Amino acid sequence: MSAEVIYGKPLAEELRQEMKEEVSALHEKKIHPKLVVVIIGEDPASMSYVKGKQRASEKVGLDSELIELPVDTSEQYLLDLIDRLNQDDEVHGILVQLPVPEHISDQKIIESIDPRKDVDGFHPMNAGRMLTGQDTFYPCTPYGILVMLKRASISLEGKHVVIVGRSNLVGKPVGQLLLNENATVTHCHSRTKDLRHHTKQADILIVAAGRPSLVSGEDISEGTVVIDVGVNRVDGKLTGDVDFDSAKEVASYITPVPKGVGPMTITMLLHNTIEAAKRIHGQ
Ligand SMILES: NC(=O)C1=CN([C@@H]2O[C@H](COP(=O)(O)OP(=O)(O)OC[C@H]3O[C@@H](n4cnc5c(N)ncnc54)[C@H](OP(=O)(O)O)[C@@H]3O)[C@@H](O)[C@H]2O)C=CC1
Ligand SMILES: Nc1nc(=O)c2c([nH]1)NC[C@@H]1CN(c3ccc(C(=O)N[C@@H](CCC(=O)O)C(=O)O)cc3)C=[N+]21
Repeated sequence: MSAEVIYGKPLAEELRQEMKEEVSALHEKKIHPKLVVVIIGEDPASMSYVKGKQRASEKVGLDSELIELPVDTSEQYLLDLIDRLNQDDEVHGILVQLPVPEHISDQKIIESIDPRKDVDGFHPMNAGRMLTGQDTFYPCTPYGILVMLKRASISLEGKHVVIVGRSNLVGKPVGQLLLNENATVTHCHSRTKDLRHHTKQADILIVAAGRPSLVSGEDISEGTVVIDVGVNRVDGKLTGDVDFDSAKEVASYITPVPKGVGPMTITMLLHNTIEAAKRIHGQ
């Protein structure tokens, strides 16, 4: 068997086209959704995602601003900046690119963002709302994965979803979101004993570990749906956490890297920014 490849790119394009129309309609009501991305330091990988976000924002007609700060920026300077962005009525979405340099507390930064502008969905208030099954901003990568699965008509109810990873950015929230869809969820992590035993049990396997080729065809059972979240640079080339060629032979569906989950992450960020603008303006 050879898996069907689920590309995020065309789905992302389709959703962005719909968003473009929505943004035009908001412009007519004098609402101009605006996203501000803050990046501290010059990590080349981060710069590439940030540029992708800027390009996509412009394409759907969102106002976007990139604030680039030097790596030695103080925590207080960043907190003051976020405070100004929180107060600024023209700003609807605030994203601080993670990770931040070691001398800055990421949790402090995340908690300083107005939850109504927290388009990453990382603020404890939004994370808590998701945990308790309430409507909120869902973190972009988990949300993108959910939309991809739904569009591919892959049902979640009663399915065993095995997730490799438990970060606050991806692993934990994707588990929570799919639990809310009535999946049975297992999380694996670096202390998990016999990872293969667990990955073999999966109906749907989501790998978000940041380890190139952590999972290959031998680690999965026939017919598994494989979602590869990893974005790793190996010898200058972008690769996921799954060995695509061997996994493709046993999986039923598989997402590639690049052009898989990544473009959907950016799309859901745009979606959350439009939602934030609508909510702030009572639409
Ligand atoms: N496509 C996209 O849109 C996005 C892609 N990414 C990519 O996804 C990957 C994960 O990101 P993120 O969650 O932020 O990364 P983190 O490093 O924060 O988390 C990695 C997780 O994987 C676990 N892990 C690491 N090594 C192993 C192993 N050998 N066996 C089992 N579990 C392991 C860790 O376990 P422990 O908790 O025990 O340390 C941890 O829970 C990265 O490649 C990142 O670049 C991230 C965001 C968006
Ligand atoms: N506050 C915050 N929010 C994030 O959502 C966040 C973050 N910090 N820090 C870093 C990770 C990583 N991330 C990616 C988003 C898109 C692609 C993406 O679009 N990748 C393209 C390729 C892009 C390229 O060529 O470099 C693809 O997979 O096809 C990748 C990775 C968001 N993150």
